[in-house]
Amino acid sequence: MFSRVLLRSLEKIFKTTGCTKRNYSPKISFNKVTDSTVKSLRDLLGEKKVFTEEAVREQHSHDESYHTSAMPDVVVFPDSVEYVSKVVAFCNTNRIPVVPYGTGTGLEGGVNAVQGGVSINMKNMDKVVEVNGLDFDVTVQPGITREALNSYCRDTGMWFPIDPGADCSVCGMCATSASGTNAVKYGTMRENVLNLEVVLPDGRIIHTSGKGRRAKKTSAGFNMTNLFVGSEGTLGIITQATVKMHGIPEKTVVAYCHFKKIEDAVDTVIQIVSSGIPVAKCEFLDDSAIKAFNAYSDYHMPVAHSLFMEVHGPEASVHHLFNEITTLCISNNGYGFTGAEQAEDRARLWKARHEMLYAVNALVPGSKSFVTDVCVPVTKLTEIIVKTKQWIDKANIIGPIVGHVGDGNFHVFFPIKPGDTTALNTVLDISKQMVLLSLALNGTCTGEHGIGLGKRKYLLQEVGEDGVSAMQQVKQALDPNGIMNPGKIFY
Ligand SMILES: Cc1cc2c(cc1C)N(C[C@H](O)[C@H](O)[C@H](O)COP(=O)(O)OP(=O)(O)OC[C@H]1O[C@@H](n3cnc4c(N)ncnc43)[C@H](O)[C@@H]1O)c1[nH]c(=O)[nH]c(=O)c1N2
Ligand SMILES: O=C(O)C(=O)Cc1ccccc1
Ligand SMILES: [Mn+2]
Repeated sequence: MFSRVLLRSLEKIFKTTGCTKRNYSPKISFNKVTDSTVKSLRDLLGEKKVFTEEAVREQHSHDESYHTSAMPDVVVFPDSVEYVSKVVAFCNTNRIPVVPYGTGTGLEGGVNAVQGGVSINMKNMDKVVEVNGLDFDVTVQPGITREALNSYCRDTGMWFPIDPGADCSVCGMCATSASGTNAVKYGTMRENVLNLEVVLPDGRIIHTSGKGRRAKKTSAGFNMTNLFVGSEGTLGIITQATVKMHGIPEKTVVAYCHFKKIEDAVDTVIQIVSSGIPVAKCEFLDDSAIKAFNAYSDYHMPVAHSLFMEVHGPEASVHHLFNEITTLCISNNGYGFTGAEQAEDRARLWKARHEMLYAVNALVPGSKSFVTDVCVPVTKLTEIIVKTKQWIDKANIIGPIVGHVGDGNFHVFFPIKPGDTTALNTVLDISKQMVLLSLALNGTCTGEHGIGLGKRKYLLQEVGEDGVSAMQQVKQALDPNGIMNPGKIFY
């Protein structure tokens, strides 16, 4: 029970901020970016780092998703944390929105500047700061991409396994809590970030675990690192990350296999995961996804529901695991079991898998894919994938299903032509049913793409009213003027 005093002070807070308990977000009005704002930014950063040209603003108005573009008023390219801090503090004082920009590969409209303002592109901060080979960690600037990091580290015998399909910035991946195909074995960004340098909305520069710290574990206070992982640019700008690295596996083998019945394929996954076979990747493509996959690549796979798996480890254990997986697939009526050991064969297969977004878009020329991204406890996968397939078939639309099924995570790619509102409404309806079923099965509305613009409507159902208001109180405490990426995560 609230005491009278507490209730009165809460009422006072709500009154002064314009919030209610239901909606903790105050109604914020921002100032317009004027010629004088641009001049001040140029004074802070220098002429060559501040752009107002329409072509540059357009390029920063959207990501890879179907969400409507929204241009920032100005784009800046800082090359040091001090510059980021100056720009953010300036925007805070002048009530101007700030939108962090990594490589613009997001899938939920995270970089779209829905309230205008200043887009901060991190690409000029792309150095490796420190490599600790014996400790398996590296510290990087925000704009380095995951492929550039892996090229840099190749000779050290270490690699960074988190692999969302795109070659995105490492700190963009922190901001969205990205994962991808290797998460079954190596975890997501949440499990692989040790420390972050963050510029807070008032310009302060903090290190979430303390400056220079890179211990593998800590019990020192709140987990501020994981507050910023997945914060989607709404709490501050990540200007440096210390991440865990992993040893390049001695041996890697890929296996794939086909199934007539979708249930058999997904049941196999549940059995693989629940019997503790340490797969590194465990990907599902339904028959419709395989059609798109064949059409966009030089593969000619049987058009059937398929599992693609990869195991890593010492030679002997990899072959043992491979045999265990074969036995499980065959016992569930899998056929056409094929293995690939050569690095080029494996790379070709995973490249084709990572390009599924473009393969599906190519099925409907001029389309962009609407994204679904639910994730359920792995034992609930068969139920939700079978239902989803039924909804897609009943609606008679194109909707290939692809999943990081080892984690209980899957996507439907719905290619939609701009302006096709009938298709969009059908897809919105299926997406809603998928989310509601996922939540009913104790899952989430987004396993890896984030809330951004598209999933805001589901956050309340997922974490509850008090859960959302607690998140908004954190936002209010760190960003009282609401300048950081407004309109994302919360309405
Ligand atoms: C073809 C393809 C395939 C996939 C994916 C994308 C594409 C195009 N993704 C999504 C991918 O994970 C996502 O695009 C990146 O994590 C975003 O990185 P960017 O650098 O492009 O950030 P981008 O510039 O798109 O920004 C994304 C969000 O992070 C914020 N942000 C960026 N940099 C920041 C910083 N330094 N500080 C604070 N906030 C910052 C932005 O404001 C925005 O809200 C994905 N993901 C996944 O998890 N699994 C997958 O399988 C795939 N697959
Ligand atoms: O391919 C994946 O695994 C992705 O996460 C990318 C994606 C893009 C668009 C729709 C669904 C998934
Ligand atoms: Mn994915």
